[in-house]
Amino acid sequence: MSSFKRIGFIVLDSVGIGEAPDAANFGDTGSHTLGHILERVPGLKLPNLQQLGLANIAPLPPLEPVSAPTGYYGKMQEVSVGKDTMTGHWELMGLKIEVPFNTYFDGFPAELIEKFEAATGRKVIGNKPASGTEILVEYGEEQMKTGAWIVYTSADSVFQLAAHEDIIPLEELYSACKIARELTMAPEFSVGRVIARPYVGEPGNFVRTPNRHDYAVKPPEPTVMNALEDIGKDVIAVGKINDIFTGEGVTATYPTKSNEHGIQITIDELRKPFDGFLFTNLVDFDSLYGHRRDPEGYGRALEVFDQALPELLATLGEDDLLIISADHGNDPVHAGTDHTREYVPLLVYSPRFKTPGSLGIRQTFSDVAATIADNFGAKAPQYGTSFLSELQ
Ligand SMILES: O=P(O)(O)O[C@H]1O[C@H](CO)[C@@H](O)[C@H]1O
Ligand SMILES: [Mn+2]
Ligand SMILES: [Mn+2]
Repeated sequence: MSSFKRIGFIVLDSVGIGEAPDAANFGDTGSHTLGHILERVPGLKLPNLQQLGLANIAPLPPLEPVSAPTGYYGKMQEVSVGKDTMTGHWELMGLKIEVPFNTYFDGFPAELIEKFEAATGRKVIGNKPASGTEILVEYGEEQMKTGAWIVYTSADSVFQLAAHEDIIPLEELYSACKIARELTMAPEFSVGRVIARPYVGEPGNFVRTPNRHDYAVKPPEPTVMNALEDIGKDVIAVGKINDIFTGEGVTATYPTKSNEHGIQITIDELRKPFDGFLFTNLVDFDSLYGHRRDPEGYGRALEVFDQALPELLATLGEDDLLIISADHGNDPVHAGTDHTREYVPLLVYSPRFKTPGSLGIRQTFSDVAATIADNFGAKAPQYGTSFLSELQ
């Protein structure tokens, strides 16, 4: 198929479609984010995703496959060692991460915490793996009394810093995150992301605010986004994308406050002319519902996205291609509160398609990057197989 002028790519953060072949290595046997949500939330309706071919990818009862999907459909396996957001997105853009970041199931070492306390002038409380809402129940009141930092982590490689906005000003929180970022860049600590987690409210009633900010490390090598920038294409980032790639290869960025906001910006940007690649991450699926183990909320968020799809697809012309996928799973009925090692769905749509069908099981998320590079004549990533020639 001749190339497209624009490619839009939407990552539904954590919307996995069943255990990966190596799920057991990650403690994720039996995980199935989409399947379990559909099972747990009776009457959930996703007619537009279904029409694109969502239920043709894998059995998703009670959703039925459709006989003539309007999109190409398939699923992709992750080859990188990790099931976090950065690893997933980096692989989608053509990298293979073989040395995982460190994780801290017993909290961060005293040496690191002492350095952080000395550099910021505040003590640390918490310092263990936890859910971000539960850690506030446990330590929020103490923070309000003492002004200490709440530090917590998870099964991801994350140094998360929670601070009550009335106790520690946002600017101070952000400065402390930059200090933590510097300290955890050292190879002996090797933390993937530092995250500012501000919140407000009273004991028993704490709520996190949208002033979250992520401090990632730079991708270890150039991605297809750098390759696109090198040949003068637009690379428009929506939501967390700019943070995940530390701005590498991004030519414009639009941070978002919610899925609805991200969907709206994506629609607005697709309505304007641009030449290149639009890359959106919708994080609420993961942060508000997956980690909170809330299948109902997750299901409703999927319905909101599904309902927006017709308007989204209507922005596309004959020279546009839209890809929808995910970065890992986060099965809301699986044990614990962390991500799950799953296949991710692959849905590909253009008004140009005549008889779309299956793209099969893709061996790496990097097939997305390879397809994008192939389409724009940009430097191909080291990993990944383009499916451009399979589209007709
Ligand atoms: O439980 P909350 O604070 O939402 O944190 C979750 O969000 C982090 C980053 O996506 C994950 O590592 C997990 O810890
Ligand atoms: Mn993610
Ligand atoms: Mn997450």
